[in-house]
Amino acid sequence: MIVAIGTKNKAKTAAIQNVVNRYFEDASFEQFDARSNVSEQPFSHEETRQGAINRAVNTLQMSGADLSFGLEGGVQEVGDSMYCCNWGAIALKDGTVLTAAGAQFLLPEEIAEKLREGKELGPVMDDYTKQHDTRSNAGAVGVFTAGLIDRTEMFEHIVKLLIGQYLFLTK
Ligand SMILES: O=P(O)(O)OP(=O)(O)OP(=O)(O)OC[C@H]1O[C@@H](n2cnc3c(O)ncnc32)[C@H](O)[C@@H]1O
Repeated sequence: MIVAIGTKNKAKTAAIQNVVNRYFEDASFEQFDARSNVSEQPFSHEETRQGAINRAVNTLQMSGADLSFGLEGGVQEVGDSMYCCNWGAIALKDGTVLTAAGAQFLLPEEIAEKLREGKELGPVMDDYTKQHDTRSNAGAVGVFTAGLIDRTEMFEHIVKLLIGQYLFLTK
């Protein structure tokens, strides 16, 4: 089975490959820098979900794959707090799109304020941690959970939900 990955992000790629390899012995991968066609910093569940769908669909169109994955990170205001939210999608050749959401975790107010000013979480996290490319490594989730859950593990849960839905649909 050929699986297309709609990102070059290391943390997302590892999540897809780890989980796909667990459930499909014959998987081979193609990778594309797919467009999400939403804001650089999605600001709601709806926009984040749409970004994941667009990435999956755009990736399938660029590839010769049987199915493709799109994963997207965003933020959502709930009450007086901002949460990082995460969505994923699988696109299939027959036009079917499956979606799933994953972890949501609280962003500290000083981070939330910067996002409300229009900044993107990626560079804000690099400033905060004084590190480079947080989004491809532990991610905001790794930083704000004291390393208990990193971005790969967080996306693995979404990929597992998506593959589970795919197996249910095709059984
Ligand atoms: O290469 P792609 O697949 O685009 O991966 P990305 O991390 O840049 O892009 P996302 O669309 O998933 O995330 C949207 C924005 O939020 C940032 N972001 C999301 N989750 C993050 C996290 O856990 N840690 C750091 N930045 C994050 C990310 O860097 C972007 O600026």
